[in-house]
Amino acid sequence: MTTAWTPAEFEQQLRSLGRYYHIHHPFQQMMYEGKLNAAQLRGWVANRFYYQVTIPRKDAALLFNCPDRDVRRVWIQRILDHDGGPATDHVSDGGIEAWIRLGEACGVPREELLDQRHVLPGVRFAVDAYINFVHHADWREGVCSSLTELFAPTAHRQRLQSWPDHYPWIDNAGLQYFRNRLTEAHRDVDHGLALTLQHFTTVEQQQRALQILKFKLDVLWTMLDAMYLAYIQHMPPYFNIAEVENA
Ligand SMILES: O=C(O)c1cc(C(=O)O)c2c(n1)C(=O)C(=O)c1cc(C(=O)O)[nH]c1-2
Repeated sequence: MTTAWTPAEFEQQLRSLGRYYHIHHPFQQMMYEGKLNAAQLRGWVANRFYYQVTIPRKDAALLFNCPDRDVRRVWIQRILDHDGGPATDHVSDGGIEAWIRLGEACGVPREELLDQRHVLPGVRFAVDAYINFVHHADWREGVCSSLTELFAPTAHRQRLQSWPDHYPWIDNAGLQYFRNRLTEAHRDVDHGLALTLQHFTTVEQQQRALQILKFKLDVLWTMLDAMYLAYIQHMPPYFNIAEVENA
């Protein structure tokens, strides 16, 4: 490639990376096909909680790095979406609380989500790689790394369609997180995509943007690899090491 893509071509290139999105991971495919048992589904919900609580901290890191007030005043909404607004305002409790309700509907007690006892090391490392990337990157690269959200509504829609059939023991009210994200993600992605198309205009910048989006796809895929090994293959870390009393 010797000349830069037009914004429309560049957007097409970014969208084409959706072929690597985590909806294609065997763990999520099993989820949509109703092939997970309750313990496996609970494992996913408890591990994904670490992603959920990290997202607003990641967005705070992006705000810290961003000198552009016009960008910050839009981006800050993402933090409110996940954390909820001030308790005195009559606003939403936020996505983290909605995810806790999802966990409870699936049978994971609130305190087990909050104390992160089920979070696998591989999931933690992958999510931490994301927040560390955004913390240290130029804010425009941070914006670009959020663009997996281009593909997220498909994931939420698939869950809303398939879970009530396959997992009828989960209270439908618990799926509110996915419903909320359908609108929130569209709004976020319009903003993130517009900024990316505006700021990544040279050949080198556009190639870099694709690398960043691929890195983020790697984060999401790697989280599920860790869950697949632990919950499908029954090989969580140290599974073959004998417990030694009082070691
Ligand atoms: O359930 C999913 O498949 C999924 C994926 C992603 C994503 O693609 O990063 C996000 C979300 N959900 C999500 O709910 C969410 O709030 C979110 C924020 C971000 C981000 O990178 O800032 N990604 C995602």
